[in-house]
Amino acid sequence: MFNLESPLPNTTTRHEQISRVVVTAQQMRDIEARIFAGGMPVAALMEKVAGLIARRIIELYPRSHFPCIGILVGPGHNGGDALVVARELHFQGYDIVVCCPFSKLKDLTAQNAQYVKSLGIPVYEALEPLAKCAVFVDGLFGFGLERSLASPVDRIVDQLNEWSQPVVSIDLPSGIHTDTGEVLETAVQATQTFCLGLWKIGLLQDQALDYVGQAELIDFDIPIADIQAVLESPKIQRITPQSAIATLPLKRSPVTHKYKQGHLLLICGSRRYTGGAILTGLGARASGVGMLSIAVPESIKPLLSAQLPEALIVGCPETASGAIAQLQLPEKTDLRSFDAIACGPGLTVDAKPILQEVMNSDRPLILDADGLNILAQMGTIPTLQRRQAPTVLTPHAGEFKRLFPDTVDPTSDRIAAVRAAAAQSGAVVLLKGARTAIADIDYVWINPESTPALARGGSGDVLTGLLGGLIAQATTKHIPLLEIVASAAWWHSQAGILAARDRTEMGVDAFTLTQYLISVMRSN
Ligand SMILES: NC(=O)C1=CN([C@@H]2O[C@H](COP(=O)(O)OP(=O)(O)OC[C@H]3O[C@@H](n4cnc5c(N)ncnc54)[C@H](O)[C@@H]3O)[C@@H](O)[C@H]2O)[C@@H](O)CC1
Ligand SMILES: Nc1ncnc2c1ncn2[C@@H]1O[C@H](COP(=O)(O)OP(=O)(O)O)[C@@H](O)[C@H]1O
Ligand SMILES: [K+]
Repeated sequence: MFNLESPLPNTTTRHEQISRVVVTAQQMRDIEARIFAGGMPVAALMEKVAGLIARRIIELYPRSHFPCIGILVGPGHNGGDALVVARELHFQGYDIVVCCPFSKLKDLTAQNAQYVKSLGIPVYEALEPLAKCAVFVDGLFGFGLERSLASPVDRIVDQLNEWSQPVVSIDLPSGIHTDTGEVLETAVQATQTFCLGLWKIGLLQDQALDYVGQAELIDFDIPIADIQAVLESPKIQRITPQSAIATLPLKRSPVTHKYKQGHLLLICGSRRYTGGAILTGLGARASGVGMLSIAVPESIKPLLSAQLPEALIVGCPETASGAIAQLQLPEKTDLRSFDAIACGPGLTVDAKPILQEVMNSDRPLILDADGLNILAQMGTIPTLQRRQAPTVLTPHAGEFKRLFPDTVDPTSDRIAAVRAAAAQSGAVVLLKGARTAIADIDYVWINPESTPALARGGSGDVLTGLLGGLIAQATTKHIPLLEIVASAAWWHSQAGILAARDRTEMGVDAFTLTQYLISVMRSN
């Protein structure tokens, strides 16, 4: 579809193409303007969109169990959509009650409001008369919201959030900023959000997720040409199973040998943090990497050997505090012997000289945890500028702020933050979170599906190992770095989802997570 400099095959189905696209409010406005300029009547599109929404509501909330539906109507076309939904559900036999706390409506919305009233559907300015409804539809604001909700709408939204009935938001939960996902003072806490036409970027920002509920895309057949005309080459994309699987699993030639399948060096662990090294090793194991070497302080070598019999465990001299003091690789081996190096989990900041050494190597380097903390101490940007080879940084928001104190705050706009960090540093930056975002200097990928089961000590270590193993293999197969990092993030979160399905969200400790990684590949 798009003219991406990417190894991904041209995606085939419309569904797959559409589900990768992510837009800002302005881009959506421009795309809609093209459709209307092409001759599509606005009212016809509203009918079509609302018909699709009504159909999904009937599937999810059958009249037998949900006889009465409350519809919240705003002044713009989001409200117009809601009124058409109200009318269609009325004709399907539901009891409909409308709340519209606005006196001035856009023309098409006003016209639909008039018709709804003429059908005898009650329309109130207050929310209280809707208290007995079994489900609500939130059509207050869509991507046209420009400022925080003022009285009385803010109070109506707060009241609605106190009630326990399910809420379906049309396009976005009203009160959420379309681009940053910020809650503008107050917002509807939806059970479902039906995003219309194309994914709005705000729905993929962590700060919106408590409000979005289950998100699904309602495809109303936006012509691909109109999307292409506005986005040209898309800078921001959603990771889909197809995009991830285009690079995974990494195919092997029948006549390959272990050194052709990538040799990863992990540098991790300390006497204080042994488990992190083991988890990183187990993550790397699942990647299928041909050779795995793990450098750890001498004193914890037996522990690693017991857990990872296939790995070459390199015991290194250690500081008094039990951190690696210096890398002591086996004879005839130096850092050029490896296809990739992953460094950081459990190191402690006492291992600073090690980081200096790996920064000077010409191998692709993945830094996580204390690797990032030491990099921040060394000065992120100037240190990375001296590097000859690619670097992948995998911070969570706290580490990100230490690394990039002068960029966009990741708590206000994660996607803008990760883009800025990649642009400044030249590194591939993977910002961890509920919706992990991965950027290089040109593109951003967002992982749209995960589970809070992963919010648990050690799950990031598993990702570092997995990522390291994949990058070591990708290097030998010439797969671009950004794609493989995005695929690793997808794989990791899918393992969490599978594990949580089997064992509940409480049952996914980091070791268990490593045991589910292979199941993801088997089931895709
Ligand atoms: N009618 C159609 O053909 C289509 C409609 N769609 C729907 O239309 C929506 C976008 O419509 P609009 O552009 O009318 O936007 P909204 O329905 O979000 O409403 C914006 C209107 O409210 C005003 N406003 C913004 N913030 C406000 C605030 N805090 N307090 C009070 N007023 C405020 C604006 O000045 C504008 O008039 C989409 O989200 C979607 O629901 C499209 O998705 C699909 C096509
Ligand atoms: N609420 C959440 N939903 C989904 N994934 C999450 C959530 N919280 C954390 N994660 C994921 O869990 C991992 C945590 O990594 P990290 O913060 O480095 O922890 P640790 O260093 O203890 O391993 C990351 O991959 C992150 O994306
Ligand atoms: K809405």
